[in-house]
Amino acid sequence: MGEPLGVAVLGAGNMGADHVRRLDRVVSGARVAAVADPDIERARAAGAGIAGVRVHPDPEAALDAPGVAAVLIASPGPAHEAALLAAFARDLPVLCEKPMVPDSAGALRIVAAEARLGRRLAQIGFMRRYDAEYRRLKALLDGGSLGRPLMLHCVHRNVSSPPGFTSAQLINSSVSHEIDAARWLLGEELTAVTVRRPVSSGGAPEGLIDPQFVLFETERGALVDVEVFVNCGFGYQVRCEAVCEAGGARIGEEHTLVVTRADGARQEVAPDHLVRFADAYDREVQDWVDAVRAGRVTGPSAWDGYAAAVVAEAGVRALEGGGRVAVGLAPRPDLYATVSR
Ligand SMILES: NC(=O)C1=CN([C@@H]2O[C@H](COP(=O)(O)OP(=O)(O)OC[C@H]3O[C@@H](n4cnc5c(N)ncnc54)[C@H](O)[C@@H]3O)[C@@H](O)[C@H]2O)C=CC1
Ligand SMILES: O=C1[C@@H](O)[C@H](O)[C@@H](O)[C@H](O)[C@H]1O
Repeated sequence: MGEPLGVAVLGAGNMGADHVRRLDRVVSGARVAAVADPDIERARAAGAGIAGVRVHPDPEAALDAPGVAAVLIASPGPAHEAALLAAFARDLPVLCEKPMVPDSAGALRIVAAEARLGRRLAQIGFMRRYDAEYRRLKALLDGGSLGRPLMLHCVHRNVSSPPGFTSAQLINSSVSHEIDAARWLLGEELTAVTVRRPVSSGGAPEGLIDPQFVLFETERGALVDVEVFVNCGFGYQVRCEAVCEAGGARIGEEHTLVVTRADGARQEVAPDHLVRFADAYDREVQDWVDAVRAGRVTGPSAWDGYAAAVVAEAGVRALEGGGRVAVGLAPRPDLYATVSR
């Protein structure tokens, strides 16, 4: 069995606190060694009751806390580059929440830094790859019985957006999941983006372009469309339908309790990502812990994080400028497969 993996969690907000709980109570083979958040009360609240945990306002101090052998980054995206480089400098394996680094130049610096090390240290938190439904869809498409995929139709709805959420974030935060899922499901890069804006919802904050309709093209000529609507008001819904040459497959219908009474049937809808993807986050973190303890780093790579940043940036330009924007990726270091499986 060996020693449990001592993890420093950076950022103790919604995701960070949930990952602390998961590492402490759900995942086997790990322990929370340190929690860092500039809002020290959040760090303390997340670490409360965990034996031996150190809490720090400064992320680098948490990396240097006794027993830290790996890092989970759950701070806001703009803080990720510094945290990843600090982890690399200490030779610590990292699970980094999406977006790896929000801007493509910063994301490329991470790819270059890891390539210089000559081995992977980073796994990126695209948790849909660990969702049971997405995995079934991926296995079906890879099996080939449906023929070549021609189109993916995707839906990504949130009940409401957090304060300050911008029109660009619909693409570089929300749709970043579809960008990664499409690359992974189809096994190819996305090459161009177009964004259309339907009339904005009265339920969206003033000035937010919500919903949006995003259309991606792929290397082999497939099309991926995404309806993203982050103030839909009625539930957290993520769907994907693959249309192939010899059939189709759809995931993301609500698979929850259906209560029937004399006046009709009522089906529950997930309120947010923490509920809808709870199993996926558990599997993601367990796989990461198991791999790191076995001396490996697997899952979505820094290249996947970089590709998502470039595609999202092209998407934001398409949103702002109106036209079709081509995606230009830098040369891929040998360390990485085109799209990690
Ligand atoms: N995989 C997924 O489905 C989801 C991923 N995320 C990602 O998780 C990350 C965190 O998001 P949330 O927890 O929703 O945000 P949040 O705003 O709830 O929490 C962020 C926390 O990080 C702290 N922080 C700020 N700067 C920091 C730094 N330099 N070092 C350490 N902590 C710092 C803040 O004080 C705050 O407590 C983001 O990258 C976000 O995109 C968020 C929601 C879902
Ligand atoms: O990653 C996430 C958030 O950051 C994003 O803002 C939401 O739209 C996504 O549904 C959620 O999974």
